[in-house]
Amino acid sequence: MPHLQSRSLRVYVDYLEYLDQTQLPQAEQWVRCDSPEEWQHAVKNLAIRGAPLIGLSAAFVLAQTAARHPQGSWQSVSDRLRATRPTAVNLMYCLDAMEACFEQGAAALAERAAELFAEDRALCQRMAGRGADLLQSGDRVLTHCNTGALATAGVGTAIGALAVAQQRGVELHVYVDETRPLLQGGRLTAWEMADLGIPYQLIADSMAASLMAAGKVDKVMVGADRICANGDFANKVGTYMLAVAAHYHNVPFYVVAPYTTVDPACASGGDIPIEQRDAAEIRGASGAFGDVVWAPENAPVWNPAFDVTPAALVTAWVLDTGTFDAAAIARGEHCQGRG
Ligand SMILES: CSC[C@H]1O[C@H](OP(=O)(O)O)[C@H](O)[C@@H]1O
Repeated sequence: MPHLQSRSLRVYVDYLEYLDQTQLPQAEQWVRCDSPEEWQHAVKNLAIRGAPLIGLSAAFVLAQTAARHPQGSWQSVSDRLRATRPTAVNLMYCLDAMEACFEQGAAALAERAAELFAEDRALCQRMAGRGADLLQSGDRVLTHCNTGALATAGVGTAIGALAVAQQRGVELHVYVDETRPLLQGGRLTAWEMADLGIPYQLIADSMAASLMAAGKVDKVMVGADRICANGDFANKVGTYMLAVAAHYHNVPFYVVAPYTTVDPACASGGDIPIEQRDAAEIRGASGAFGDVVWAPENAPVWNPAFDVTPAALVTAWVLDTGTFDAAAIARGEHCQGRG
């Protein structure tokens, strides 16, 4: 029996099991992870994905590796984990927290990883409750990528807010962006919406602006991978396009994230490292989804995994620590608690 479990992670004393998110929704396949190398492979391929989950799983892998190699270089292991995906700052938050315990030994690392896991579960509940406070029956909410229980230790971030609203009896209709190229929305969010019993419709990313133009979207609610000191934030590519369309159509645009996604050291969006990914994901032969190739074999590709939305396009930032408007962001109130 795992001593800790979330929707996509099972934590045992000296190894992990993760729900391989590249196999969803067709198959629920749990995979054992015994080493930093196996974790890196899973994270690079988005078998393990979602800003909070990436950080939390890294913490457990570091703790378990330290216990196996008490004389090893724990710092070099942490450095390798840290370099795996550069944009989501939760990874850095968790590894910073773990490195601060190195001098206390491997047992303290295991305890710290468990604390981070429990913290995220509690943060999800708080931020989801704040997000649900912004929703009312009849709302048609558009969301992008996947920000549910699969991506966190708890109910999720933006989708967590939808789930809590549903629990409160708030009747929603959700438009789910399929989220090209890796289809986290079409594969994972659609699967979670069905699991939660929330009415939804799956759309191509290119359809979102027309839905807003037709007056069919009341709110946009998305997650984040890194929120800057000035409120700019990085999220799955396609988020910026949504924010521009929402601004043009006067649709409230909310970003929902834990305080562990805030990076006070990142002054503004231009400072966020944006992960560039393999061209095959755009051409079609992404590997994870079969070998359907629709582009010319050597078609030149640009494939940033994230884009940056300026603070000016955000209605409110919904964190576990509070719901912040632009004025509060300008005062840096969202950075409180993020040392
Ligand atoms: C609560 S997950 C936050 C964030 O992470 C996702 O990226 P990826 O699927 O590449 O891990 C997406 O940007 C979500 O909004």
